[in-house]
Amino acid sequence: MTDAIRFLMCPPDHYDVDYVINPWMEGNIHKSSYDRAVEQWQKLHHTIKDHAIVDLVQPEKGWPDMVFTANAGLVLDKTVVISRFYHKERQGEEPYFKAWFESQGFTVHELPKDLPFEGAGDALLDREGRYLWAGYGFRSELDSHSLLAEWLNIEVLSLRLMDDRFYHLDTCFCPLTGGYLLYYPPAFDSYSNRLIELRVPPEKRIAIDEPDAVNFACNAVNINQTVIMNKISDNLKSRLSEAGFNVVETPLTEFLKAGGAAKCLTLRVTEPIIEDRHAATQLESRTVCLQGHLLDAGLINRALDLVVEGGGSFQVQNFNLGEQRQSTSSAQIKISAPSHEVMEEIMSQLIDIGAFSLQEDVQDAKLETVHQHGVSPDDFYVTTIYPTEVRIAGEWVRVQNQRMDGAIAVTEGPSGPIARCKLLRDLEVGEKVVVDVMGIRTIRKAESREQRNNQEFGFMSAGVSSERRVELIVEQVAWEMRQIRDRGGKVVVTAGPVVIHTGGSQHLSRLIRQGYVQALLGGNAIAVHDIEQSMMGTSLGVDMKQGVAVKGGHRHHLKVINTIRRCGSIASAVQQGVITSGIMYECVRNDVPFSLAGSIRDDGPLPDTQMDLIQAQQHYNQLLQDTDMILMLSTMLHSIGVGNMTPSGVKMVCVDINPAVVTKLSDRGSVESVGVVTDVGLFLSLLVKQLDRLTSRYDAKTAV
Ligand SMILES: NC(=O)c1ccc[n+]([C@@H]2O[C@H](COP(=O)([O-])OP(=O)(O)OC[C@H]3O[C@@H](n4cnc5c(N)ncnc54)[C@H](O)[C@@H]3O)[C@@H](O)[C@H]2O)c1
Ligand SMILES: NC(=[NH2+])NCCC[C@H](N)C(=O)O
Repeated sequence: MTDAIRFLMCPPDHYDVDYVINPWMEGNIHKSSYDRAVEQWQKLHHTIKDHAIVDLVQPEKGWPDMVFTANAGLVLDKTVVISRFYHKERQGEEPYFKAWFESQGFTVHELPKDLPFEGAGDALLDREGRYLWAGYGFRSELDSHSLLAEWLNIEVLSLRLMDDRFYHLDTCFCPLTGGYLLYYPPAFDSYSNRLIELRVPPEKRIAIDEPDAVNFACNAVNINQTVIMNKISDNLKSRLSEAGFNVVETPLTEFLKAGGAAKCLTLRVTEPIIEDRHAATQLESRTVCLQGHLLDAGLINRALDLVVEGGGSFQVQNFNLGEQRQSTSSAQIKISAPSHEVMEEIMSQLIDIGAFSLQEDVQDAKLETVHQHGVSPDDFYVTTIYPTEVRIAGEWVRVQNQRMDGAIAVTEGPSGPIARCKLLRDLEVGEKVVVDVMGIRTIRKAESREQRNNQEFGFMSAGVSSERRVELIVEQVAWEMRQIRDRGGKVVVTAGPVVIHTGGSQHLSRLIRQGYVQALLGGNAIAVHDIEQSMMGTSLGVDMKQGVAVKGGHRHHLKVINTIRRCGSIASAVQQGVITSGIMYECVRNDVPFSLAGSIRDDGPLPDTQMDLIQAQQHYNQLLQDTDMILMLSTMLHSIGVGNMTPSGVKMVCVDINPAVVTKLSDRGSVESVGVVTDVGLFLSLLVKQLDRLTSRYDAKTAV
């Protein structure tokens, strides 16, 4: 027996499963046997007594989980940080544990009331005493980690728990003598797994599988070379014995019903300190503000979800609720993250939804110089579709050429700094690029409940049938297109070959002829199949009038390509009378510019298809300038390309038969995009009909 080692346990006099605060307790209320629990607890008690001294804390009636003394607090030398339980069901245990520690002469630290931390259940010392592993995600709050570092003067490594079955760190993580670690990797997020791998060398990591994990193999008591646990597989037992450990199994099935086992039932109260340790944590905190229709537009939920999903935690410090329907709300939120890397990731997403720093915290944007053409310094801020400003020398500067997936380059102009969105490939040596997330803000329009409800989202929740929904959207799109045409605005269409196969060619041709389309973007295929239909009456070899495949029709499109190549271009084929109808014909005849971007699967290609993709992107970008609306018609490839180049504020209508594609295209987090899941041919025919109806009504009205 090692006299120096002491454990605290609590007899199970009042133990039972009385409530549900973890998934193991579900379905187990009052299902544990008192006699068996006592017998199992005593066996564990004896086993531990063979290796150490066991102190007992008096069990208290009404606090059935008090047996789990691991949650009493966190001990280092003669200092203890008393637990602040997350669930009210366990909060009543706190004073009893506090009294016990005081009676034993410990220096007691108490966390603020609203900062949960569940003791040694969520904080485990590396057995060499070098640092403290601390869990968060379910019970303990990340912000408690900085206080642990300060009070215990130790480096704290924060680990995020992801699986609610392993809600306490000690259910899936067990540091062992000699620097070994027994753990269940899927219980952690990838950042935490990386941190574990950085600190624990591969030969010391004993990763376990799910069957052992759910038997609480990680919830083990380690005393020197002995490891005491509920149950273990033969395979894991031999791995542990290869590492020099002797495993003692002692069944604790009655306690598993409450979500605990050997380690949970004990608290080591002699944790020696090493001298050359120091307080450290990589934890970072920032305070951000949000303004707008925070509740109506669901912005506050989105912000808080982003923080939690990104691996951080939050504290809403202030919330001013706008009381009238039209008034906006504001919130001040403290964000914490386990490292700078995670904080940057969270902050960049919060900036995207319009969060900004407190006035007094605002700093200038961090700039770094480009040293290689077309290569940004690492850590550059990736732009979004939203209007963005960067703070340079104390002034907010609006970023020009706003688009998604660029970097912000800053140069000195004659009347001050100029900030521009640039693609990586266009960055020039010597230019400065905005890195990190400081001094950046996006300007978001406050989206009210009404605005959101006017969009497709509103139709969906209103329980409208899908056909009626398509009609409603078509009415709205038609109304907008007519207004844009009347005021000399700009509508750009991206279209895939399905437009032709579904009989939409005649409708799109008509829209072009009637002045509703100001530019057409697509690939080789839309032009090839349109011209095939015009010249041979087929689309991909299918007769468009009869709907049947024409013999040898599969070669039609190649013959068409050959003919246009002979003419030199689509425009000269129109001029020579080779093409006499169709979408491309209407573009040429009505001076509507088009851009065809090449792809790996293109046949030919047509002479007009731009196979240099950088040139193609530039041409697309040029045609998209000053656009009011983009109609995206059944081409995922070209529509996504266009979406990336387009700043917010441009109305987008995405039509595709596949709901996943529509969601991907229209999910820009802005009210301006509308998704329509339907056949593109049908959509175009409805659109043309609606425009006719609108125009005749309009003409009739103005005629009166
Ligand atoms: N012969 C050729 O040269 C040739 C032929 C085909 C494609 N391509 C090229 O390949 C690239 C990708 O082609 P893409 O844009 O057609 O493919 P894509 O996969 O990007 O998009 C096709 C989209 O149409 C949707 N769709 C299918 N049927 C529909 C319907 N009835 N109504 C509405 N939506 C429907 C699909 O869900 C899909 O999202 C393009 O650059 C194209 O030019 C070339
Ligand atoms: N250190 C532990 N994992 N303790 C287990 C605690 C079990 C208890 N029922 C709870 O949910 O809080």
